[in-house]
Amino acid sequence: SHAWGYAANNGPDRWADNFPIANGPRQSPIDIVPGQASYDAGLKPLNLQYDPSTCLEILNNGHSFQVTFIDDTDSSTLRDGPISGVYRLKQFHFHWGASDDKGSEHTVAGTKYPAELHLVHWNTKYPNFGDAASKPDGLAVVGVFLKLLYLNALLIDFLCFLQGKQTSFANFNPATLLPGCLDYWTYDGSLTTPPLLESVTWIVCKEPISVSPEQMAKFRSLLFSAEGEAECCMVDNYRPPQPLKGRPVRASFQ
Ligand SMILES: NS(=O)(=O)c1ccc(C(=O)NCC(F)(F)F)cc1
Ligand SMILES: [Zn+2]
Repeated sequence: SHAWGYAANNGPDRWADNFPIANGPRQSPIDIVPGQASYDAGLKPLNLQYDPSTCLEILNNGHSFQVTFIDDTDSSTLRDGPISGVYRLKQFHFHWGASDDKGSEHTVAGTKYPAELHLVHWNTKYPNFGDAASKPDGLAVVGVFLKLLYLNALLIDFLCFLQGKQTSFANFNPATLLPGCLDYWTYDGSLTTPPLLESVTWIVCKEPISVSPEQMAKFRSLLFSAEGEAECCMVDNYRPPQPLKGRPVRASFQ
C-alpha cells in the first residue's frame, strides 16, 4: 500500500482504507466552538518546564519537520493542566498551508490559522513513548496556533538549520514558542496523522503566537520529496476537523 500523505491519492480522505480508526469515536483535530466549550474551574494552569539542553535534533520526516528531545529523564515536562502525573516532551512539529488562509488542524468557530505547532508529550507512567502512544491516557499534545505577524528572529535561525534532512540543533528553548497567556481548551482525541491512535489528551491554547510572512515562506520551501525524487513542496500537511461525536470540550478560562 502506498504510504499515506496529503495528496489526493493518499490524503486524509483515504486514510481510513488502511487505518479504519480514522472513523473512530475520538478523532482529531476538531473545530472548537468557544460558545459550546464548558468552563471547568477544576482545570489547573499548564505547568510546562522545558530544558533547552535536552533538544536533540531537527529532521524532515516526510510529513513535517520535527525537533526531537532527549526524553530519558524528567528534564522537559508537562504537568497539571487537565492531566495527572508527569508527561515528558518527545518532539515538536508544525502543520501549515500553501497560503495564509489555511494550515492549522484545529479551527476555532470555523477559523483556520496559517499554521499550528504541536508539542508532543508522553505519560511517564508508561515505560516509553511507543508504549504510551497506544494507551488512552498515554499522550498529551499542546497545540499552539500561529498567526501572521512578526516572531523573534530565533525561529528564523532555527529554520536556517533546515538545510539537510537532519542536523544537530542544540539549546533551542521551546518555551520561546509559547504564547504569553496559557488559557486552553481540552478534549480527548487522537494523533492527527496515521496511525491516528486515540491516545491524546489535547490541550489547545486560545492565544496564538506570531510568525512572519518570511518564516511562513520558509515552511513552504520545505520538501515532502526525498533527494533524487521529483520535487514536491511540503504544504497543506493538515488534517481537516473530524466529527466531535458527543465529546465535551472544556475551557480553562471564562
Ligand atoms: N500531529 S500529532 O497528533 O501531534 C502527532 C504526534 C505524534 C505522532 C507520532 O509520533 N506518530 C508515530 C507513532 F506514534 F508511532 F504513531 C503523530 C502525530
Ligand atoms: Zn501534529
